[in-house]
Amino acid sequence: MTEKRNGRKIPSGRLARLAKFGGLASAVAGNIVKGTTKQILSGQRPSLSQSLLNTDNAVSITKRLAHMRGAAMKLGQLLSMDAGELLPAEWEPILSRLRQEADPMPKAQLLKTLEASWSKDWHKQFSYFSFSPIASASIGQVHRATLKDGRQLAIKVQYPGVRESIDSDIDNVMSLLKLSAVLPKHIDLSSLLTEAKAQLKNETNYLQEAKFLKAYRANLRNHPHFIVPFVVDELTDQNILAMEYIEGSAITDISAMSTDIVDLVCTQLMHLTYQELFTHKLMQSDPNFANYLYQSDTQKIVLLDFGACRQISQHTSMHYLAMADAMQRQDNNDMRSALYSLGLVDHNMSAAAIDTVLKACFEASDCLQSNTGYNLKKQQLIKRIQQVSMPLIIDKTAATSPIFEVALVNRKITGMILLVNKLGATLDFKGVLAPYLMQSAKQPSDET
Ligand SMILES: Nc1ncnc2c1ncn2[C@@H]1O[C@H](COP(=O)(O)OP(=O)(O)OP(=O)(O)O)[C@@H](O)[C@H]1O
Repeated sequence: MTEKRNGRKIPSGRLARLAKFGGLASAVAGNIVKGTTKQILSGQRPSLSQSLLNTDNAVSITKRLAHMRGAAMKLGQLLSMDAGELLPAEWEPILSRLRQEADPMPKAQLLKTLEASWSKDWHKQFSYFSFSPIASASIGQVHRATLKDGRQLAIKVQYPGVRESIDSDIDNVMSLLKLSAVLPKHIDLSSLLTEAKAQLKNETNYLQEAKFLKAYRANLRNHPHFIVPFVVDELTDQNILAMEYIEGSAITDISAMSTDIVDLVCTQLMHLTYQELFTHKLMQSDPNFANYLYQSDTQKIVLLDFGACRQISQHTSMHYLAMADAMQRQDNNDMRSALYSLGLVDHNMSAAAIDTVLKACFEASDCLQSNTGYNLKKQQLIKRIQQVSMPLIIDKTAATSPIFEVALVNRKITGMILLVNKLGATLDFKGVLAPYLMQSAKQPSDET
């Protein structure tokens, strides 16, 4: 029943975590000095933000975040999801490691956590429990187990100290980002950070995740394409989530399968994103590719990780639908008013910046024009949108202080689009959206 595994003790005390951050900051600073010295020696003007993004820094940031885990690593993952397309190619293997893996906790720390949540003789209920985790993610690690009644389980065990350190971890990472001068000075991130902290605290309450998991499973009951694990309530608490173990391979592996499979899986995932936003108004807002598995025998998609689930307001849902409708019709005026309603443009932005955002949306709307299917990769749509958006990078007025819910929805949609692009699927974007537009045309608006 036991397996040997070397883990590194997670720094759970405030001081221990602070010391780690101190170490990270000085390692980064050291690499910046190294990088800028190199630039000066080669006659270039050193750029602090470019230096922060050099490969040495990428390595040290990733290694240390993997050891820190918790909120710090979550932020690292966000950075890798959102900025992955924009960062230098040398970062990709490092960022993908950050998306995948953290150091596991040592067995003694694991046993202490299991005993605290269950009982000293917890093992009596199991015919098998693997002490070697199948995954070590940012907030917890996942173990395989079999109950004496035969149910195969995945047991997610939270790293000790993660919940308590969220505030200070986020503050520390933000200081690091401010130090790098990557963030525009006029942007007020305080309300976003308060919400991010609240969201992460929610994510560290596995009872909350279990509630979302059950609601999501109920929404997709008897779905022909998706499977969501069941929860074992009596083994679940704030720190441990016991659920059905479901086999599957990494969703990105389907790129080696037939184009029919790739197209079908991507179409279903796009449908699901619209269903979450427009029908269920319950969105799993973390589109980390590791949260999707594929079962080639049943041809079903396994959905995992409901910690980042969020109820979507009627206001946000309705204005995203208006945005999608305007993009489909390529109506600039309607796109502009939907962007204002979602807070994605505001009156502090220059007319040129707003114009650029509109041009980028118009470019993106290309995928909603075809009646026969559209291939993002072949049409190089993401590159084209990035090119059109270039002026926003230097326009100091361009960034708005984001609304947290909208930022999460954007992150989900962007993640799905990046997955569809990565897999090279051809997808009928227009046809997938059509039923949601039709449904809204029939219903009177009931904004709350
Ligand atoms: N029910 C399950 N069945 C099979 N494998 C699972 C299950 N739950 C989790 N896993 C495995 O464990 C990994 C991590 O799980 P999960 O994403 O839920 O953890 P997390 O701590 O919330 O991760 P993240 O860092 O993405 O927030 C998954 O990518 C998957 O490989």
